[in-house]
Amino acid sequence: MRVSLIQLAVDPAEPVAARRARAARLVREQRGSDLVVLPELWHIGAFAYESFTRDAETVEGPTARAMAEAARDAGVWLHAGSIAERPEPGGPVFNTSLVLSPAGELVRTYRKIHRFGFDRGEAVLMSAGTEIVTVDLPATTLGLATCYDLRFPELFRALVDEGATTLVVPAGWPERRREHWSLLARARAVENQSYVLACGTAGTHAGVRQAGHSVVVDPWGTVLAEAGPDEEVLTAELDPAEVAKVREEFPALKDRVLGR
Ligand SMILES: O=C(O)CCC(=O)C(=O)O
Repeated sequence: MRVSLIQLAVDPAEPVAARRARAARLVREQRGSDLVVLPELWHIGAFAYESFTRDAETVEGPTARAMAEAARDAGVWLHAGSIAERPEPGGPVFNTSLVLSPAGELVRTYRKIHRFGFDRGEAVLMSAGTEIVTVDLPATTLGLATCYDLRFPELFRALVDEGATTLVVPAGWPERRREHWSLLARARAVENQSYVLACGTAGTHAGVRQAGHSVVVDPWGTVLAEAGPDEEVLTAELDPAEVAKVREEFPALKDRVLGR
């Protein structure tokens, strides 16, 4: 199973429509991949707080439509990263991930549960999701999480309990905490004996330099592929059978005592 993570650069000088078109073009170029992943809030930038309400869209809006067409043209499953989603005019805004089928259908959405910013930014401007979301693909089951969610292992354990074998984490993670990003992505893979696809952004927006360093980790915790700091498409081959193999050979998940 081939996966492609598009570590898109978010540059405030590039208009949203231009970045949307560029992202769609990059998705189309991934024909031959089974699953393509984009980062968190790439249309506006995860720290562009003034855009959260101004540029929010519905899940039938221009970003979702462009991604649906790109997924269909490329014939790939597409985790289109997340968008600022406002379902009703004047209503709450969510940080919502979109998963599209190779036919271009919106199969599932996931609203980020843990909002980042403490008393600023997303934490006050957006509303929290409440639903644990998995998506069955032909070869694996995706467990969905977004950026700051990576710090909350109980979410990932709940996803595994729902059958997830590949944990997908779009992000807009800052360079300042890059070590946390790399460490936590591997930790989530090891403790959940699952693949982790962690796709961040590149560039600097709203004065926040992004970490890049998207990473694909296998269920043993081995890094299969890691990006540098700049825009790049990271490709890796996964063997979905590897998850069952690791869980059988080293059955730590079966030894859980708490929280079952
Ligand atoms: O947890 C962190 O250090 C970064 C989280 C973040 O940037 C986000 O969730 O948007």
